[in-house]
Amino acid sequence: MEIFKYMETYDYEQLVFCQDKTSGLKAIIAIHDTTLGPALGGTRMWNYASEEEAIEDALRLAKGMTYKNAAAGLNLGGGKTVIIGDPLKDKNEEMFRAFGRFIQGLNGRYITAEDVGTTVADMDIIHEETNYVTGISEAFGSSGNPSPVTAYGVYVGMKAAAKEAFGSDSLEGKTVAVQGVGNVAYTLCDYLHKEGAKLIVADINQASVDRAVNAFDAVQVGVDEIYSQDADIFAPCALGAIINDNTIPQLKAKVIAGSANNQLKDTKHGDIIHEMGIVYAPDYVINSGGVINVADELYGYNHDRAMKRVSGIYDTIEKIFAISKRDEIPTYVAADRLAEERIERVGKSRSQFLQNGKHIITNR
Ligand SMILES: NC(=O)C1=CN([C@@H]2O[C@H](COP(=O)(O)OP(=O)(O)OC[C@H]3O[C@@H](n4cnc5c(N)ncnc54)[C@H](O)[C@@H]3O)[C@@H](O)[C@H]2O)C=CC1
Ligand SMILES: CC(C)CC(=O)C(=O)O
Repeated sequence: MEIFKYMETYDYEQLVFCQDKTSGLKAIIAIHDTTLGPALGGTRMWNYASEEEAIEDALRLAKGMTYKNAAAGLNLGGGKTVIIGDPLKDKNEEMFRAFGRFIQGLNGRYITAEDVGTTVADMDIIHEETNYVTGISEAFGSSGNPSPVTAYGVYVGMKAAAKEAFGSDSLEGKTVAVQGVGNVAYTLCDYLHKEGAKLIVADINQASVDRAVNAFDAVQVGVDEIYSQDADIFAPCALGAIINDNTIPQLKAKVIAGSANNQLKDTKHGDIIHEMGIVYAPDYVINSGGVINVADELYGYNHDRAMKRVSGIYDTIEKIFAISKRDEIPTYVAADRLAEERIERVGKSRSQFLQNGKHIITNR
């Protein structure tokens, strides 16, 4: 991969490689765009097959955060970190402290939170070294684990998508095929079960499947069988790139609405599902509940205020469907337009020079 060429093509600002020998930390912080404000995005810990794969993931996820934060109406830019390592084996306290110091070194250009493979406890350790971390323990006046709030956002977004596809936002009696029943999807299943939806679940981790089967009468299927289920809604809640050449022909669901980031392997896959008449709730819009929640910490965290804002995902998804129909474009393009237009508007309005006291040269 030609890194600078890639960064130039997609207009990335900064890529930071962090290494600490004592703890084994190998982290990549990607900052995509800070037009709207400091870059906020979680830290993913994953056993990447290669350094190149890790860099690509950091870059893709960071750009996704720029769009997510912009579409959610947050005054935040987009960034993300990946830590290379197995979250079950390679974590230690020194690693997250070292990482916290690297974040502190960015002086507020990047603020972190949880993502796949990291927890509130990890964020608490980072907090020992920097204040530029959200999603720490509620005891600190923070918002805690963002996953349940992400799940609520996916739930309301799914209802908006159901209204578009079936004429009603009720999920009662609808069958939802859920891929991955981890932190977000477990709470999502709870909302769906309470509303009377039928659940089909698949996960590479049998304990996660068992938990959902026992709690919600979910039906278990194999990980490769989840796409072809006779379901009304497909909810991808594991990892990215799962809407691709292999999976699209298997899909029977009329709606795709789930929490996973970067669901489309390529933009062409968004075009194909649009042509097939599948209602796709764009990933970074429907899964923005977590970041909306942690971002509220910047104002002194208030749970009710954050949840009210997360409920707005329903309206944002409806707005995207309306733009998609009006301009005859796939929903993923409509979402991108919403985000890009906001970044452009705000970027223009911030382009005038403003004296802030730091520009006066003294004591030379
Ligand atoms: N936690 C949050 O607040 C947010 C999460 N997301 C995204 O939502 C997705 C899920 O996040 P979490 O629930 O936090 O992660 P998690 O790690 O708790 O859950 C993911 C689940 O997917 C399973 N899985 C992995 N590969 C699979 C496969 N091939 N087939 C079936 N299951 C598989 C894992 O075993 C795990 O149970 C991720 O893509 C994450 O980036 C997005 C926004 C916020
Ligand atoms: C706080 C996190 C949930 C933000 C993030 O990284 C994401 O939305 O993917």
